[in-house]
Amino acid sequence: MQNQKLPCVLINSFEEPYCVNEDHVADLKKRLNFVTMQEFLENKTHFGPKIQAIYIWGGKPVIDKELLQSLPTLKIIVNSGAGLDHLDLNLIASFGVKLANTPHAVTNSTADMGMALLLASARRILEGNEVATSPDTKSFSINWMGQEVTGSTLGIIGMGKIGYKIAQRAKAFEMKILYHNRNRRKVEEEQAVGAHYCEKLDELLQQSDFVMLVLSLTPQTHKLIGKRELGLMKPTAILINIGRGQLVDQDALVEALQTGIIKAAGLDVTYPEPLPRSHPLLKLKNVILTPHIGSATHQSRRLMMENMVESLLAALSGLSIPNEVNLK
Ligand SMILES: O=C(O)[C@H](O)CO
Repeated sequence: MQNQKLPCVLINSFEEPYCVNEDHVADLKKRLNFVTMQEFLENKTHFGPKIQAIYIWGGKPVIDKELLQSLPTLKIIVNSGAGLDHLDLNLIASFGVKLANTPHAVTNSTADMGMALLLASARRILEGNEVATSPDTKSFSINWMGQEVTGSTLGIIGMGKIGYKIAQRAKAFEMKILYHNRNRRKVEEEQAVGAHYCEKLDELLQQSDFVMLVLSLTPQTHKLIGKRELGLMKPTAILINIGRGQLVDQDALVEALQTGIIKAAGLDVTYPEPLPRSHPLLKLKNVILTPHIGSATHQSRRLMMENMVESLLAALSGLSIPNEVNLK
């Protein structure tokens, strides 16, 4: 295929896909003709009518009306990751542009991350590391006590693909599993992991030793966990958030962690990201923070990119699009 016939794809910059490895990026460059946002902005009249696809990595480029208006031949936007809260779906639909994401590629890595934060918070791994590596060996203690995970109760809020994978992992830890979700799972699926459906969120919050947030951010789930909900949790409970920062009222969370309303939190997501360095969450010993790395494994990131390319090529060939998001 001649270079000029390769689909022209707008990408934010070449830095982001390099997180996989250079060979993979070189391979992608053979298959697609990438145009960076900077190249596009410098020569809009040249690239505008050529770009057929946009490749969103880490929420960028930002898709707004002005950008869509300047791309008359745009057919598809492919988004890395499962979450779509950074996109205006109605706007995209109004331009007749298709959208695809990568919900399957991130499932295992994000579920692993949830368990990693759960275990690290329960056993106070970061504080333990500080104690073990401190120049002052007087603080070394084999009585660095944490919470037992085995046999405890996990409340999963959001039982989609990732939530279910977490339940499978938690089963291996002999945890009692409660879940709250818009729709109840099939009885066979519940039985396979031993999960109990809580129609009422309050019931899950009151009974869980660990509460894990695995749901998408929508107007309905925005600040789902606020002061009242935190107050319902056990004082020994640990909150894990691998969904989106805005699922939690962060000021209420800070207060709950400072005053012992709940024991600890493990947060892969916050708002904003990154948090300002003066933010109170950064000063709390009972908080573990990671930089939104749920999907950050070599395997998941490679699969995400592969899935994006598959959806993109299918759309441009007029075929049925894998992982197409229903915009209706
Ligand atoms: O939406 C997702 O899947 C993640 O947050 C992006 O890596």
